[in-house]
Amino acid sequence: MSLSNTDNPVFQLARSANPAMFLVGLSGGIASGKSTVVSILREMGCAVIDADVLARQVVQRGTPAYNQIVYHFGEEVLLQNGELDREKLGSIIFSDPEKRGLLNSITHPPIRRGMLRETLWYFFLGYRYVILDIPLLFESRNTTRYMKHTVLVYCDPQTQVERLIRRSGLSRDDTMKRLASQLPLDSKLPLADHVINNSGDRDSTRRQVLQLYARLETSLSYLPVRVAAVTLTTGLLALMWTLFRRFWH
Ligand SMILES: Nc1ncnc2c1ncn2[C@@H]1O[C@H](COP(=O)(O)OP(=O)(O)OP(=O)(O)O)[C@@H](O)[C@H]1O
Repeated sequence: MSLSNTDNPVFQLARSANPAMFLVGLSGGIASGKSTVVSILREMGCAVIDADVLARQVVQRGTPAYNQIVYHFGEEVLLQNGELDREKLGSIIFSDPEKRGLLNSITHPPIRRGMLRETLWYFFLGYRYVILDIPLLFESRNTTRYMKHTVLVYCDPQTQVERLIRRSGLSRDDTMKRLASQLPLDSKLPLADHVINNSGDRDSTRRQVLQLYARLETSLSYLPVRVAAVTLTTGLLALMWTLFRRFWH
């Protein structure tokens, strides 16, 4: 699900919170190894926000987005237990761009609000950067422009097919169809400013993730604004103190 249309005020607000910390967008393709990379980053103590998890949360039974989906798509998109049948909804919007647009217009605003809420929370906790795991990050230029760094979790097409078949149990034909519905990973390579090549073994990926981690930890992108904020605050306090002394005596 693409998180486009980021001219939305929620993302603007995220941008204004952004300078004192920075955002790192992470993406890849189906079965390219995003979860594998994210779990190493989490192990290192990084703050990661998973857009897929938010996308599931915002359509939970009883939420405003859930109610709107049932209103527009009818009860046939519900499972027996009343939860959304995500597979059915997925197959409806796969072949119908208008309905896809409608679903996106229902789900994207609460997902963006969730991202902003979690980003601000991490900011409040003192994190200097937050990693946003967004499946279709590179498909939406609007989103990448809010990211200080973008990371592509890449693996070569053959490895991707083999891993997807092994994980899903789908036939080779179905696997190729699923992959054909996405932008090829190779076309995303020039769009990322950091690539983790997950075509090899897990140790090789781990080494690359640790390099990325070191780069993020030493990034000083947040410093100018932190310094400006401290200078401004100190200046204001000094001014208040001067005024206080002048009027008090
Ligand atoms: N370096 C590796 N060597 C061997 N297997 C791997 C490696 N990296 C990932 N895998 C396996 O490939 C599959 C896909 O990996 P992973 O779940 O990390 O990808 P993903 O990009 O998060 O997938 P998706 O977004 O489609 O759920 C998993 O079964 C995982 O165990």
